This record gives sequence, structure tokens and C-alpha cells, in this order.
Amino acid sequence: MLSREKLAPSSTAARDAAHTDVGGTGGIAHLEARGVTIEYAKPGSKEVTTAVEQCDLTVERGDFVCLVGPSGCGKTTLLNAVAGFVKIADGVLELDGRPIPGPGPDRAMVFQHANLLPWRTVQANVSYGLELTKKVKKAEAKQRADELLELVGLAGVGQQFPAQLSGGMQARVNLARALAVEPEILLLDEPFAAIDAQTREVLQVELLRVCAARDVTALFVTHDISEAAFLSDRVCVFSPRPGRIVKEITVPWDRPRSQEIRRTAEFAHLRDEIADVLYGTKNGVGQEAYR
Ligand SMILES: Nc1ncnc2c1ncn2[C@@H]1O[C@H](COP(=O)(O)OP(=O)(O)OP(=O)(O)O)[C@@H](O)[C@H]1O
Repeated sequence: MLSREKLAPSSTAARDAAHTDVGGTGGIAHLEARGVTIEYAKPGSKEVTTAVEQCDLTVERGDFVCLVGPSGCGKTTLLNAVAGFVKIADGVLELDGRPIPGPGPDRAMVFQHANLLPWRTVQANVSYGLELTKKVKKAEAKQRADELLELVGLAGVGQQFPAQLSGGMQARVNLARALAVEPEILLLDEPFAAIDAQTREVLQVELLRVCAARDVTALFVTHDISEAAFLSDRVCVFSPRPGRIVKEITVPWDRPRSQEIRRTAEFAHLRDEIADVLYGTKNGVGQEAYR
């Protein structure tokens, strides 16, 4: 049976208060995109591809926000801009009120393919980023890696090599590796897309637990409506390219969440609400995007 706590809608008043002045920042959002446009140059031509156009998004510290939308609408591009990998052509993109200067240890990207270094142990894969920063001694980096492996449910596998792990275990290592540099924001680009459905559901619960434990903000790109509904505080639905957010849908449950939520009528209703916007039956993106 579902506990009242697990199903209880978040306190709107508390959330509003938090959004007004998170951590005493005087109303400055943790991440703010206003009128963001991002273009790619076409090789050998003066033309550009506009991937994202006039996109607005506000993310407060500790939020978990999912981005969904048609293929090629610019979700990854926006994530890359927040990571500092691509520059914006127009608009404002700020972290804590300051323009994003480029990549930094305050943001960590988690990609779909773990791409772990096959010749390094699992522990050495997780500690690698920390060792590169040279801010901690090797022994401390190893100790932190072991703590993170325990956090993601992989205690005891640190001396194994990536090839000895299942896809789900590699996804956990991928997450631990991103957390090693203690980022404030996790940028996750379909990190569980290649994982079987059953394991993916377990990983989603684990991810929420880990985010709460580490107090990180998460921006998560997915094509999976159920995944977005289960993970998010808010689901942002993109238009087709050039992408902008056409609708934000608030998810009414506190986090972390348990698997039981997926079997409730409220969850089915929420999934339908997202699909309605995405597939065009309500204010949406339009069926033509999917033809
Ligand atoms: N490096 C690049 N150079 C040129 N064009 C690019 C580049 N990266 C992406 N694009 C183009 O920008 C648009 C948005 O791509 P992006 O990968 O951001 O979309 P997406 O919503 O993440 O797609 P998907 O859901 O299929 O992964 C696409 O038209 C894509 O071809």
C-alpha cells in the first residue's frame, strides 16, 4: 500500500517560498535561461542551423527537471550550453546570476554510454576526474570513489574492471564518476536509454535517492514519458526544432519516490497529460513532428 507521505503533493507554499529566495540568494535563480537561441554553423556556408530559439527555463537549487520533446528539437544542445560546451547566440544563460563562462567542476554531464576506461578498475574510473583536478591526494580520491560506489549500490566492486559489469552496473559507475567532483548540477542526457526496462526503473529510484543524498540539481533529457513523470519536479516539453519550451508540467509528489507511484491512477493521468502536450492534442507540439 502506498504511504500517505509518498503520495502527498508537495507543499505548494513551501515550494513557492523556496523559489522566491532559494538559500537566501535574493531571488536569483540557480539556473536561468531567458530567450536563449543556439545556432550551429553549417560547414562551408554562411548559413546556420538554429537548434534552440527563444527558450526560457528557470531551475532552482535542488530541482529535478526533465526535458522531453521531438527528436532533434535541441534538448541536448541546451544541456551542452549549460555544461559550457556550446555558446549561445542570443539571450541570457546564467548560473547563480552569472553568465556561463565555459565548462566547470560545478556541472557534470552523464551520457547515455558510460564509456568507462576499460584498462582502469571501477574504483580508478570513479576517482579519475578527481585525480585530474589534483585537489586531493590519490588515497583520498580512492576513498571518495569507494564511498560513491557504496552510494550507488556497488560496494565491493571497486577492484573489478568495466567489462566484468552488467549494463546497469556500468550506468551506476557512470553516475558515481560524475558525482566524484562534487558537482552542484548534474546534466543527464538519456543516461538509462540503453538499459532494459526493469533495471531502468530500479536505477530511476536510485538516482532520486542519490540526488537527495548529495543535494544536487538535475537536468535530465529523456524520450521516455514515464521516466520523466517518475523523476521530475517539473517536465518541460519542447517544440520541434528550433526548440523552445512550450509547456511545463508540475509533478505533484515529493522526492525520493517509491515504485508504487507508477501503479497509481494519478501517475497514469500525469503520463497522459505529458503525452497530450507532446503529441499535440492539447496546446502541443503537433502530430506532424512525429511523422
Ligand atoms: N555539432 C553540431 N553541429 C551542427 N548541427 C548540430 C550539432 N549538434 C546538433 N545539431 C543539430 O541541432 C539540432 C538539435 O540537435 P540536438 O541533438 O540538440 O537535439 P535533441 O533534441 O537532443 O535530439 P534527440 O532527442 O534526437 O537526441 C538538430 O537539427 C541537430 O542536427
